Amino acid sequence: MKPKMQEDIQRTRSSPEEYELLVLGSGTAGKLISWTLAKHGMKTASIERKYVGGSCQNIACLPSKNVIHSAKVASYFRRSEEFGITKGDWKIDMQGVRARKRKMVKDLVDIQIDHYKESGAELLMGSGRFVGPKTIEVTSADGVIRLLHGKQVVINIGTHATIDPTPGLREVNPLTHIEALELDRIPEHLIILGGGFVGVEFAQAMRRFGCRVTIVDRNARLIHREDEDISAALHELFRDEGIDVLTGTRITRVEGKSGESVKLSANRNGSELVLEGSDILVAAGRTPNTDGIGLDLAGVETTSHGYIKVNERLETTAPDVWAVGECAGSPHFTHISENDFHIVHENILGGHRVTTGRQVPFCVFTDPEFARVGLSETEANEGGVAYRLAKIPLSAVQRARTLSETRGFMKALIDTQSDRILGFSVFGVEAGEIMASVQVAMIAGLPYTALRDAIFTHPTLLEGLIALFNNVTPASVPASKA
Ligand SMILES: Cc1cc2nc3c(=O)[nH]c(=O)nc-3n(C[C@H](O)[C@H](O)[C@H](O)COP(=O)(O)OP(=O)(O)OC[C@H]3O[C@@H](n4cnc5c(N)ncnc54)[C@H](O)[C@@H]3O)c2cc1C
Ligand SMILES: NC(=O)c1ccc[n+]([C@@H]2O[C@H](COP(=O)([O-])OP(=O)(O)OC[C@H]3O[C@@H](n4cnc5c(N)ncnc54)[C@H](O)[C@@H]3O)[C@@H](O)[C@H]2O)c1
Repeated sequence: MKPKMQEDIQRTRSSPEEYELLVLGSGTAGKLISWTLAKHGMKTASIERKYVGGSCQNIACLPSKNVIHSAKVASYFRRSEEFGITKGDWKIDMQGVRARKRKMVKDLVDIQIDHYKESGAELLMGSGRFVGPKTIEVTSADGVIRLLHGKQVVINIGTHATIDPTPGLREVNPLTHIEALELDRIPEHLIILGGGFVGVEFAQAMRRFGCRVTIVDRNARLIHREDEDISAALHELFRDEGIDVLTGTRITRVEGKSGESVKLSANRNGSELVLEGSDILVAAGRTPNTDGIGLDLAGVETTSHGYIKVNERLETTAPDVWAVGECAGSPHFTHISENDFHIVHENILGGHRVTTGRQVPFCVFTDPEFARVGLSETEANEGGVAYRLAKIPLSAVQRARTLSETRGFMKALIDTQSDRILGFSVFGVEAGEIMASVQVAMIAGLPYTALRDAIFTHPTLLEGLIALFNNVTPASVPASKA
């Protein structure tokens, strides 16, 4: 290191720049806190090492949904005769797919930068690490170092794709979602390690672009935390689309080079097998970005899995230091990170808002989608919660027939003592939007009968809710599931 630079470090170490609010990481919660409290008059610095505005816009939700939509268009082309449209030659141009995604990301990042400018929050591009209580050293890409101290500090540093210590896995240079979203070619045979949310969304999109796809998961079924009927429907969908699924499979060794050829040795239900492909994508869970950033020097404790320990107010173990989003172990969704923002924002200003008991709705963007709010059957059974179950196939919804999208079902769990909706799941076209309507009823505390007796426009997918809730056994009749 040059003597001048060393001198600068010494100088800045002895006198950090003072801020009222320091935000490490510009994810969903972090950027919203920065913009809002800067507008409120607090002197704010937001530190971001690479992705202005966080993962969602740059490398996760939005770019993946953009690419998934291109894949949906490809599937419409493939099915065009079914809709009475004869097509000539067509082909998929992955460079075009990527260009559309890149443009969207660039536009979104520009909007984030404008928000920083308008709010008065200072955006510092650099990697941050704690060097003492509420004190962060920021190193920019060109080596410039600044030392900052905040009266309040918010940590929003997210997670990264887990690459477990399976022999050879890291050495084959596997794709993660980040590189997969940048592909300008169609892999010949993509092996996806992990059949969770990331794995299933990518599997279908890549298959629809024309790639051979094999999903390998150590569990007995895809998205194994969800109800068995949901997993079964997904397995059927993937079988119909020609995606190979190897469940109950543990990889023991990986050889080769992703992008050229890879060879996986595995154990499936006690038998050895070898799997060969051209590329491997790791979609096997997340690891918090908490390693090596001096959290111990700041008095911020972590859990055994590396997540920052927080209470229900999202306070860490260090006074005036908060943690939000995935790094704090909050459910891994953008809308939850946004809710963490509301909680910390209010608490910093002296309020008392908590994470306890909040709804965690979500939607998996396969085609058709799978969405859920409230309890699944699995959760209700595990928690000993008695419920009445209503379930109908999507084919019972006339709108789905007009779209030729009759695959799937919806189901609701109703309390046995009251008419309260405990949970709602839907695997079907526009599942995310249908689920949100039931969620609104749940927020309002409406009984299921309010939806059963509603007048919904014909022909819409929401009409299905009338049919669904007409299937609920009245509370007076002994419920089979109670
Ligand atoms: C492929 C994929 C698809 C997804 N799709 C969806 C979806 O459809 N819907 C949904 O709700 N959720 C989805 N998610 C999850 C969602 O992306 C996250 O939950 C969401 O972005 C919230 O993240 P966050 O606020 O915790 O942190 P992030 O948005 O990850 O922000 C953390 C930021 O901190 C920065 N950072 C980290 N360490 C440092 C450091 N030391 N110094 C400076 N900066 C640092 C990082 O660069 C990053 O920008 C998806 C995730 C993946 C991987
Ligand atoms: N639409 C959405 O909202 C959306 C989309 C993508 C991701 N996400 C969020 O990101 C999170 C992370 O997603 P993810 O898919 O990486 O994790 P995940 O936890 O959902 O799934 C990972 C899967 O990989 C399997 N696995 C792990 N290690 C393995 C190994 N060595 N061999 C075989 N299988 C292995 C696990 O058993 C699990 O089934 C999700 O939980 C979700 O909260 C949300």
